[in-house]
Amino acid sequence: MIEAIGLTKRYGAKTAVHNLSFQVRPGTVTGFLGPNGSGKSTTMRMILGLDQPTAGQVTVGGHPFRQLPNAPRQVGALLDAKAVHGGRTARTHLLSLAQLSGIPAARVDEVLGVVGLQDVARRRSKGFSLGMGQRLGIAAALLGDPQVLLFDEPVNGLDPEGILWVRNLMKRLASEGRTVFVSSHLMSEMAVTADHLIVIGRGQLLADMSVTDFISANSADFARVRTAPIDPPRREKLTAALTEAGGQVLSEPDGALRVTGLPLPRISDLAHEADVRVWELSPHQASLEEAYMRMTQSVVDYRSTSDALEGFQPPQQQGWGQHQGYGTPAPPVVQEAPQQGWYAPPPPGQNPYATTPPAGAPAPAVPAAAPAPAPAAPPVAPAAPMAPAAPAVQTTKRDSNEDAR
Ligand SMILES: Nc1ncnc2c1ncn2[C@@H]1O[C@H](COP(=O)(O)OP(=O)(O)OP(=O)(O)O)[C@@H](O)[C@H]1O
Repeated sequence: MIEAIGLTKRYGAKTAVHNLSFQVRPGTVTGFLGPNGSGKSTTMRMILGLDQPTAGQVTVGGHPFRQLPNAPRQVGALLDAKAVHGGRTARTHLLSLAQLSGIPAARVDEVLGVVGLQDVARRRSKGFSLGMGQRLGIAAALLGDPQVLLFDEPVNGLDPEGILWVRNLMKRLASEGRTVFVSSHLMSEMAVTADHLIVIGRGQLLADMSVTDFISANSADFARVRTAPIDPPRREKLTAALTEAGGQVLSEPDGALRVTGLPLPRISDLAHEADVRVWELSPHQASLEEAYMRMTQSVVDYRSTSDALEGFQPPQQQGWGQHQGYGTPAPPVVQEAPQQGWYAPPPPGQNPYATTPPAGAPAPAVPAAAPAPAPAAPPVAPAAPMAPAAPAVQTTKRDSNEDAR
């Protein structure tokens, strides 16, 4: 088990990690998520004794890393796949690591086979592709057959087959009772690899919970309802009925309704009672990406200046006639749902991780950034304020050994 208590790291005026406390337990894959620069690598370096905490402590199996007897046999890590002497062959690189830790040479050939590099074992690593380098780094982490494994973005540069392989490897290692702590920016991959998540933003803990709990705590499932296109007035009638029953209704770009706050059978009953023909009634389950974006949108440090989402601007509202696609102009009935790439924050008071609660003030009925609904429209719940998606900017990753030198 890895345990951090009040872990803090400052570099001069910069606080990279602040008062972080968490446990990474054996038998599960724990994902370590956070925007660029949020302190994931710094935390991993402190776990591995490469960085000294400014305050607090982190232990592996109850001991600080540097006090672990024969640490390479107990902890394996991939921090930076490029931290390899390029003039050495894959096998020589692993052999030198093995010799330093008293690991038999036979294990080197074993791990080369595990990561699929057996055929290039005698090639110099400087000629390796990004993916081959990652595999070599993973081989090094597995060398001591350790109980605790740390992987910093292990799927970086891997092809789909390689990504699938890493996923299965992580799961297998966890199923063997090992502690597996893995950082990644690939939410879709984390969703199917990790059981538990630790999420940080600007060096502070945002969440420590199962993937399932994280998604339900930070997203709102909704139902998509599409009415018969020949009947816009009926759509308005249904909107009014849904709203009256306590649902929140937004308009999707294709004219469908996005309904939250009502179960599907209730929506179906209300449509039936309102005598509205429904062509689609489908559940939408939020993804990990959506939940993650909602939680971390306010702690993203690096955002492109050419990003249309910069400055938390809401998407342009477009008229009903442009979107419904049925050729029948009609007045706007409901506000539009956020379009793809936009993630509205959870309703006020429902995000347990919000750093700035509204200080007792009730949330405004209509967010300042959102246009007021048309006066003629039936009462609808206000659309949540829009927020930008993650930055497309890729920041350069620092040498993981920078602080050790
Ligand atoms: N040696 C250092 N000197 C000064 N600042 C540092 C040092 N190491 C890290 N930082 C800063 O600490 C913050 C956290 O960096 P870190 O690399 O841990 O983030 P990260 O979450 O791993 O980011 P990424 O997802 O981009 O890899 C960043 O602002 C970084 O610039």
